[in-house]
Amino acid sequence: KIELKHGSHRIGKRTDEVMQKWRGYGLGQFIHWGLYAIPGGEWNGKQYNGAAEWIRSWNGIPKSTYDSLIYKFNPVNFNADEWATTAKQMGAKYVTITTKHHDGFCLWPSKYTSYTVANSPWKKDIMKPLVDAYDKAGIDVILYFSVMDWNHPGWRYDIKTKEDSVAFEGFKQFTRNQLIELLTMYPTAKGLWFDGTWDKSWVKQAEFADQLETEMRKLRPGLIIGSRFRADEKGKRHFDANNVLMGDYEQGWERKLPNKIEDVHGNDWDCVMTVPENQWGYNKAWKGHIKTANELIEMTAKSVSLGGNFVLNFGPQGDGAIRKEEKQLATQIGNWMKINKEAIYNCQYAGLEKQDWGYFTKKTGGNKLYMVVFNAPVSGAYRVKLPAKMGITKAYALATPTQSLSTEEIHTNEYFIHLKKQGGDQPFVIVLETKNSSDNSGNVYDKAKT
Ligand SMILES: COc1ccc([C@@H]2N[C@@H](C)[C@@H](O)[C@H]2O)cc1
Repeated sequence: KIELKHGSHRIGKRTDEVMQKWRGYGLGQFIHWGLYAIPGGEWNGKQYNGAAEWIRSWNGIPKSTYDSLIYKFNPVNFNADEWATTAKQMGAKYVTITTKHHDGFCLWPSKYTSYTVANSPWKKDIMKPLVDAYDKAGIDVILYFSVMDWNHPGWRYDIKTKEDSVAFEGFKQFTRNQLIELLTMYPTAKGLWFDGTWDKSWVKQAEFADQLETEMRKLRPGLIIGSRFRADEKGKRHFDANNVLMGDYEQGWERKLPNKIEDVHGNDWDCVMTVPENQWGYNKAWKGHIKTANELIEMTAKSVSLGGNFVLNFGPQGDGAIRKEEKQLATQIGNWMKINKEAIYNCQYAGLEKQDWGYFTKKTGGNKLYMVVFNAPVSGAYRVKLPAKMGITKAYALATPTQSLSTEEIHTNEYFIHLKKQGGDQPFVIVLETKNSSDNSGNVYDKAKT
């Protein structure tokens, strides 16, 4: 074990109520919105091939020209309640909103820089109406914050000279000031989702970042901070030099999903996902494969089946409206969640052998198992292996709860649930109510002697 002052300060999952609620969210919404939504991945008729929110890094636009987009920020179709309603209809239980992305433009009227909405034609705070609208919709708010800030003169990718370290000291205070400011102005926010923390300059600030995390947690007890915020004094990120998770949940699942329970190392985690391959901010030309509702529902079920949350990204347009393709996805996913949300909310890893038909989830603190089916077997027989002494008392599909399904014991602790071929192209859920039987009825299934 390596002696660490600024490594992880906790082993294992948080057990407090705020984190237990976070663990049960299942489905969330990510919002990427800022000046980058105005060009939308295109400049002077030329398309930027990278992620739209990174267009400032493209040599196709002079940096100063990008930075003067602040004078074009006037989202006449921005309506916070519409965004919150879209999330509500989708069935999202939390939202992560960009307060400041890498370009440094602040969606709140920060006192510590002039590069904010206050100095745009819009003038007004964007974060306050958003936080209020999501709070009103019963959707918890997490604030996304990029430490890397291309607009701030004190930002450095690494600290090489005396001048660098003087400049970066000022940047560190600026960062602290903005974070305390955000937690003070938006006290209902449940957590912070940090990004832009991989460069050497920040990785070298183990002590400062550790102290800042402690200060934020003291200011806002229960605050949820992920593994991406800070590095330990050995420069280790996400997992410290003793391989213990930093922060309250793992934040490494960006545009990718774990495949088996061993991949998540017994930690809480969330997966953040784009609809196209790799566009977070609004991009006019959605190129390549655009994920369908069924694909995104499967990712949600897979996430919950492995003990995590699935956070789907929306990139509103420069005028503040949400694009129709995203609205359609929110409606389609929402229609599925209306019928099947019981298998997603407050559910966890079931601890059962995965079967080909789909994913198991288990109600936290209950005796219900859910089979979220994506691949219906041609036989109509759904294999289920349960732990010893656990029996099935009832089986039914969530879409047709009054029709109980026939259950056949085929082997020790192994069953077939029989369900006639379903019509339609929708994933569906089978509920198994279980109870632990103490009887050890004679075992009729002897193993062959080999
Ligand atoms: C250098 O690779 C990346 C990839 C994505 C990001 C940002 N994280 C996502 C959550 C988006 O904010 C994306 O811009 C930053 C650097």
